Amino acid sequence: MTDVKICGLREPAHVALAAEAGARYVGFVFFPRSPRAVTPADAAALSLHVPVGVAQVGLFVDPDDAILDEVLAVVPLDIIQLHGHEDPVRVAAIKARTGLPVMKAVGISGPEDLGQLTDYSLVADLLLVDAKPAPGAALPGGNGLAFDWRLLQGRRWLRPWLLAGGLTPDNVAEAVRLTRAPGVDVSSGVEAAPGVKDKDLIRSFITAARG
Ligand SMILES: O=C(O)c1ccccc1NCC(=O)[C@H](O)[C@H](O)COP(=O)(O)O
Repeated sequence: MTDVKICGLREPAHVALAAEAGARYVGFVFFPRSPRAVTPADAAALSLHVPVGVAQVGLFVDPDDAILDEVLAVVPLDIIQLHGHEDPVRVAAIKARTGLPVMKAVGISGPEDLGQLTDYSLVADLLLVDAKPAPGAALPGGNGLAFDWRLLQGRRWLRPWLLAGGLTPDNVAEAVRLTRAPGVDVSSGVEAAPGVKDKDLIRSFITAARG
């Protein structure tokens, strides 16, 4: 069954619903410019609603050690997601410093981007295969932008991976069928407006993704 990550959660009720509906991962965004951003204190409160067995993922963009330490002091994260320009050396350093598994996001727009997945698979524990943001995009992720999923057909990596970028309740089953992704990640595709999650969309996304 496909693993599902619901990213950018900000409401306790949405965290609880995602877990009940079968999400394996819930994501909290620690990137102040995002409409989905939470503070460490917000995330600490949200984490109380995450049942055992559901992994708590902290999303960071080029974090320095201070922000990692600040968050980890109060939020019991299970996985660090890196969504910036962290190179493999920095990924390895963050993994060593935090002692947590790292999920590295790699932006894809064409076949020339696929090599990075191999590079990062040598240091990251999980890969997030996402759409590359359009030039000048306000955010490095969470833009609701899809890429050509056929680029991934027949590809295999050393690490478990999740497909992301522009997934919705309507297209996720087809995306999984085409790519054979073992996991999927969504944010804007389950929102009524940027940063505002929708319960019905969360539920129908998880149902559609898990088949
Ligand atoms: O969601 C954000 O605001 C965000 C900000 C900065 C970096 C990454 C961000 N989001 C990434 C994700 O939520 C997901 O991992 C993934 O890219 C799916 O996004 P979407 O296309 O909106 O479903």
